[in-house]
Amino acid sequence: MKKTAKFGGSSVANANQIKKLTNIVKNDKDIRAIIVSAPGKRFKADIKVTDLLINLYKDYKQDSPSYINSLDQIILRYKDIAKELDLDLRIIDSFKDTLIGFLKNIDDDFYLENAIKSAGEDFNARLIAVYLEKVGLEAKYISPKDLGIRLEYSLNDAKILDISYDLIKKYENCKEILVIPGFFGYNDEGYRLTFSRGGSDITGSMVARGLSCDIYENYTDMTYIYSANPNMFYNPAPIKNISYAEMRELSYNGFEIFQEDAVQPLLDTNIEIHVKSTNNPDEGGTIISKDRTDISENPIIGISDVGAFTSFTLTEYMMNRKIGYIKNVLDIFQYMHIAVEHIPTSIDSVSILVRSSYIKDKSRKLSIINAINSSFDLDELDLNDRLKAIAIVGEGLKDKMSKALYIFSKVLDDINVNIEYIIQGASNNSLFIFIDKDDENKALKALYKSIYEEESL
Ligand SMILES: Nc1ncnc2c1ncn2[C@@H]1O[C@H](COP(=O)(O)OP(=O)(O)O)[C@@H](O)[C@H]1O
Ligand SMILES: N[C@@H](CC(=O)OP(=O)(O)O)C(=O)O
Repeated sequence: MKKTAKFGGSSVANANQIKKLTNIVKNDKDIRAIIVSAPGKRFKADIKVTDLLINLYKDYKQDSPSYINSLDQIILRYKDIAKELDLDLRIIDSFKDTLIGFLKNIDDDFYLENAIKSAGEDFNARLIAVYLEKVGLEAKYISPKDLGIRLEYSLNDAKILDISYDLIKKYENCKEILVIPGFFGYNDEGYRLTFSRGGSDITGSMVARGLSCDIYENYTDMTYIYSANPNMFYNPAPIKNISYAEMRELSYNGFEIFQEDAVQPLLDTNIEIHVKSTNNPDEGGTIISKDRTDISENPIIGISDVGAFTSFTLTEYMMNRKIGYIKNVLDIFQYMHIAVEHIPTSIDSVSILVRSSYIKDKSRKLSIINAINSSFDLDELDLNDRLKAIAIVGEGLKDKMSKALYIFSKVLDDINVNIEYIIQGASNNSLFIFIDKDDENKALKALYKSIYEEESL
């Protein structure tokens, strides 16, 4: 049995958490590689090191003298950890030199921002490797460059190059435990590129595949992935098994516990992902695998608050006769780099639903409206920025869609919540219900109750 284990920000936030990680690695000889995130929050109001690094980059670029404070804050986080682990503090001076070196020597803003953001995981991996060796484990830090995490930047994101897996494979029989920083890799020119937020989960999947592991353990601060966000629900039902497809859908739609792109490297493998708690490693755990076998008992796996949406509804009589109309509308959104999520249509109208977070700026909203008005001869353009979406996900929906639609509409009607849009996901394992933002809380609670307490489906 061979395992890769990834430890998220909460699992490496301070010296005490790193000691827990060390015990997990010490007690499990199957763990051949660990991926670590940057130190996360130690308490609710704390700031993740990745966010401190982003502040450092911004302050520096704005010529704000407070960049020195941002730099000191970051260095202090590592110094506190190193002191408590009784490590040689000279390593911390080298971290400061590295950050200053990046700021002074990388001229390209894009590459500078990526290098600065990546430093959180890189410093932590270096520290943790030193500590593991100090307590007698055969461990070594390895940089994503040496390991072979190769990426390219396209369509606003860092994409994995397949050559990475062959390069990582060279370490398959390495006798030391590899300590690898998550969240970044290198492009062909040798520059660092970071994944989107939460991206250390992706590094974990890449390494698990490259090393041909049987299991990818993903350590976090939760004993399970729950069927609803535990920050919004008291004691939600734990998920024991979930499929890759269900996980990806839920991650994209609000379950921030696992990055939505992190299943992609494993799609052609049989590697299981076990999500476990660093604080409670011997209990619970959620298994994410290609398929799950309990679909008939648990047709629905999770319910999530997706967040705010805005709809642009264009009405033009005889729209149905104009072939290519929707494509022309979508061109406007593509030109403005705004992802479109859903497109309900009727004979003379089309609604374009986008996440409100993509158009936070009033001016951006206005530009869309102006572009639409100048491109089409509309009878009406209606904007609704009061929408909230709820996602209900489960492979069992495929065979129970009629019943699900009947039950969920009734549940919402009983509490006087009107459905603005209801959309069946194209993959048939999801259902999206759009309602007014004032109704969101009561709708979520009522739907959760009908699924998990009354087991209506
Ligand atoms: N359905 C869910 N089940 C468990 N945790 C969830 C869920 N939805 C959101 N979360 C949140 O995800 C957090 C863990 O994700 P994250 O902060 O990325 O962890 P890590 O620090 O391990 O990277 C939890 O603390 C919890 O607040
Ligand atoms: N540190 C990065 C990457 C990451 O994966 O972090 P975490 O494992 O804490 O979600 C972030 O905050 O986005």
